[in-house]
Amino acid sequence: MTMTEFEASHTETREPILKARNLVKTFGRVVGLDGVNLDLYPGEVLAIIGDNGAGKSTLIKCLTGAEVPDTGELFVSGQQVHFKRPQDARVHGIETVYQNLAVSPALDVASNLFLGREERLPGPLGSLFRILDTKGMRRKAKEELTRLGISTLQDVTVPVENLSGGQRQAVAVARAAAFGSKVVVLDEPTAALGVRESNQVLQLVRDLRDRGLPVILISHNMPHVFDVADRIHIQRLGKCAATITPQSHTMTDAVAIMTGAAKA
Ligand SMILES: Nc1ncnc2c1ncn2[C@@H]1O[C@H](COP(=O)(O)OP(=O)(O)OP(=O)(O)O)[C@@H](O)[C@H]1O
Repeated sequence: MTMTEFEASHTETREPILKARNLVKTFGRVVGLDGVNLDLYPGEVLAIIGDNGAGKSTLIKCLTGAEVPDTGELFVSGQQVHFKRPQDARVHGIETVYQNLAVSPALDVASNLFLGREERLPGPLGSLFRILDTKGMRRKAKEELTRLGISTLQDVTVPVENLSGGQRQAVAVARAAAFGSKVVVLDEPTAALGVRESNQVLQLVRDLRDRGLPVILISHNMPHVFDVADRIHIQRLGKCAATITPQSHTMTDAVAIMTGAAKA
């Protein structure tokens, strides 16, 4: 057995956390996804790249319950799942941060982390009067940030509108990564950020990966992709044209595959 064959068989024996087979999604006559396979393994950053209209958004929407594929199969830790809405994916620990951040600027960091899963005080104060356990949530928010290695958010009582763009992105990522998530999907997390802030977010992605949380990252920014990705899924015309690594291919190779000028 050659090394490559060994690596291939070794890869196949690992169980992907998230596995998609033959996903097809059409919009009337437009084919968004044309039989796409994807595997996400524990502790890896998988980037998805491709030209405009190549199917990147449609692919992550199908993986995260925002769209329902026409045909194809999805598996989480080997178990087949059928996501009808984002909540179904969330139940399986798949959290998504979309480009237009779902953070509430007027609320503080802790409240943002607990958005949609607020905790109330124990006893009648909570059950009868619906009073929030602000202190408890702040304590748990700090614990989660420490666990995730997010050091850019020191004070969880600061309103998000007072934070920098990179810190806001960190709040959104923390929210997606906190509380037992299994997979974090990030759609263009550095698109609106400057160099320093982008680097902070890329470091955050690495930290999540190093803590065992796999990340799917959609990005148009090749240097960012090559900086942080373990593997790169290249979408072209609704199909996966190739899955490469920063070691196996250069950025120029990746762009050539993306545009159809070269094959993998
Ligand atoms: N809701 C929709 N209705 C009709 N067509 C759609 C819809 N969503 C996506 N499409 C089409 O499906 C194809 C794939 O689109 P998708 O948004 O997934 O591409 P993308 O790679 O994310 O592009 P971009 O980088 O421009 O965001 C495109 O031809 C697009 O026009």
